[in-house]
Amino acid sequence: MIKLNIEKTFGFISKESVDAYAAEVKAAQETLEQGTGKGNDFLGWLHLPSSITPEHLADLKATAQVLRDNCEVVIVAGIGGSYLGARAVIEALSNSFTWLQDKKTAPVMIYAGHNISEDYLFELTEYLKDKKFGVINISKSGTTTETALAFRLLKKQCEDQRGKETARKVIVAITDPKKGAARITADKEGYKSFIIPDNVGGRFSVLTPVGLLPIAVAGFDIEKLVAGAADMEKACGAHVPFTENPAAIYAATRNDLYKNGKKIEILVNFSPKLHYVSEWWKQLYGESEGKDNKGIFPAAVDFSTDLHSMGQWIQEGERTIFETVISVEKVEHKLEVPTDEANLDGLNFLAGKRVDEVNKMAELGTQLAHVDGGVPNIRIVLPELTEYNIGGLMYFFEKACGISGYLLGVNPFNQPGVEAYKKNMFALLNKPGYEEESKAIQARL
Ligand SMILES: O=P(O)(O)OC[C@H]1O[C@H](O)[C@H](O)[C@@H](O)[C@@H]1O
Repeated sequence: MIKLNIEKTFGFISKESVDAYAAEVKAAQETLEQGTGKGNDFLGWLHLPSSITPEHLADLKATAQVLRDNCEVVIVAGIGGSYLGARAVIEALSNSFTWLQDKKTAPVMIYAGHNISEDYLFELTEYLKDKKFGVINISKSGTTTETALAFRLLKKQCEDQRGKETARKVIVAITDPKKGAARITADKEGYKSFIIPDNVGGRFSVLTPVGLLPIAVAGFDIEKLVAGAADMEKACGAHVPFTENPAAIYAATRNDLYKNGKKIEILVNFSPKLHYVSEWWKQLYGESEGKDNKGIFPAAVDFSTDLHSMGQWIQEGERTIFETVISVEKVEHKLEVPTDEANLDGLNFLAGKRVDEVNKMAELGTQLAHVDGGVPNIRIVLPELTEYNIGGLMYFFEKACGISGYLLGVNPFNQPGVEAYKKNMFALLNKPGYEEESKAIQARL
């Protein structure tokens, strides 16, 4: 289970000012529970972990096994909430060099449909030429351009390379139960498909098949992931008192910091495996809170890497930031710094120490320096990178996000602003139905 520590925010805000949010947080929790707030048709994530059945997990695992048995490579085609959760979990739990290993225990996982780069797609199709590959096509709406475009290419290549029969077996769709191009194709082609519940928005969908299927294909234990989330669902429940409820405290703390001029939250890790957890978190908080001209800007850094690029700004730049550090207590492997007789690099003072001890001192030193430099610090401690802990962490962030959005006074469950670029892109590409917009946009160029 994660531990949350907000002590290093005191001095910028106070324990009293955070505790003063208790009543407001309680009201937000009740609004979520009773479904009486803004965006209440998107609350399916709230009790998702505790409602996932063993039958559903078995179905997912059986489908994952088909892909594992028949594919060297599996492409997860999706964008935003339709790929970030899966990627976050898979990369957090995978060996850093998994795709380079000769003896593979799972298909190589590759992501597509999250950009429109011709080079990326060309290079991907090149790489796949001699591979037995399968595709998980994920789109809630079923009509997202980036994903549909990549899937069109991948479907054709898969059918051409592996034949229609095999393609039917190794292409899986995760989409709306009724509407959208992905649903129509899946039904017509007879693909195995899973449903994204109507009431679960993309960025809250990691514990639906959207996340669970790719995670199972990659060889990770989705039961433990869900168990971790379910325990966190309890730990962050509406009945849990404010001072014992991590989601409540995190939501209150970040809102208090925001009220006190801290407009940017930087999610920090000291393990590159967590890079995509940050990417997932950025979408979760960015799309949920960035509206009505309000919202903390969610940013992320990987330390100690970015201490050598962004460290200066964080230490001495504009004092409008705070940091939330995800700290992993125990690493998986053991590696000691070797002794070197010549000691030309002067590192013999570290000889015999674990590399993680050096990393931990970098972490502690950074926390102290940044707090001294005027950067409030929230710390989230994960005992280890395991399915159980990652499941808990993700539910914790989701629950806190729902509460936090209501504290801010926005609808945390919509994303109307995302449509603006799409409308312009379709107008510029002369998409049928966009004739008026095309004319208007051409006149602006
Ligand atoms: O799953 P899809 O319908 O393809 O949507 C994928 C993503 O793109 C949209 O534009 C939204 O901004 C995201 O919230 C969503 O996760």
